Amino acid sequence: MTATIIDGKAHALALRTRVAAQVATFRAATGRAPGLAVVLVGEDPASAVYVRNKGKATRDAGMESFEHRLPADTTSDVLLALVARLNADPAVDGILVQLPLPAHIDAQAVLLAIDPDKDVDGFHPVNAGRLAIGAEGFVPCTPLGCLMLLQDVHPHLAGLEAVVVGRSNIVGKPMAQLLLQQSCTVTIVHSRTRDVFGHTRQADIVVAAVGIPQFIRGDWIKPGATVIDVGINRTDAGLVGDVDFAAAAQVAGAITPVPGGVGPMTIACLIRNTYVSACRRDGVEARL
Ligand SMILES: Nc1nc2c(c(=O)[nH]1)N[C@@H](CN(C=O)c1ccc(C(=O)N[C@@H](CCC(=O)O)C(=O)O)cc1)CN2
Repeated sequence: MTATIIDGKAHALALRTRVAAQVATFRAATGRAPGLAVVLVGEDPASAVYVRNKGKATRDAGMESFEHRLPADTTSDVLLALVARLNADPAVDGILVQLPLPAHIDAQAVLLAIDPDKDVDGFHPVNAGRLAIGAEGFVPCTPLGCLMLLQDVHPHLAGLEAVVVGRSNIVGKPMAQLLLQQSCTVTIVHSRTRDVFGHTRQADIVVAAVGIPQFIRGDWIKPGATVIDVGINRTDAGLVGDVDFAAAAQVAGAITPVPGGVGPMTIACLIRNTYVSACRRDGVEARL
């Protein structure tokens, strides 16, 4: 079998185009543009690129981008004061603090300081709780993007066996919650799981978010399964995912590439969440 390659770039472009059309309607109805504030602390080169791309995607969608670049030695107090100002600013519908933060800053305290109703990253514990109980909130962008890609392959996810490899708060756990909401049978495997292969080999869907280059081998995949690779690992051989793509593509039914798979969906979902936030704050129905 040779897998269908899931084109994340094309899906992301389609989502961003839909959001841009709805933003135009929102602006006409309310007389204002949705606003996204992005905060970058330090000079991590990859983070700088992501923040630049987020600003461009925000403007391309007809929204206002507020970019705050702070030096690497910024104190927690200064960062928390900025978050408080953004929480109070009516022009700001979404707030995002780019991760990772420098080691001297307590990232958890910063995420906790963001108003949950402006937390378009969906990282605040209130939004994690809302997701867990199926209440309206914000879903983290990467797992939301994975779900959208999966729904395109499987319009009916109910009853499918899904294995999420990795248990991070920003991908693995919310991904498992989303799949559970879709009535998948969900297993999370992680670094202490005894027989990762035994689980992935049974799965209709494998979502790899473990942060280890090419960790998932081709023979760990059930023939015909759908494989979503969240990994972005910079190696001597270039950018690779958490899945051995060449081998897995011979076995899977559908698979995301790296780059060009899940990554572009992360920014498209951020734009979507910001539009949804603006609609909620203005009491307008979000249409997507
Ligand atoms: N506050 C946040 N911080 C971080 C998040 C996040 O969602 N919120 N996610 C990642 C980084 N990230 C967005 O911030 C992100 C990562 C990758 C991509 C992407 O499009 N990747 C490309 C490859 C690009 C490259 O060469 O590096 C791809 O996969 O095709 C977009 C956004 C951590 N921090």
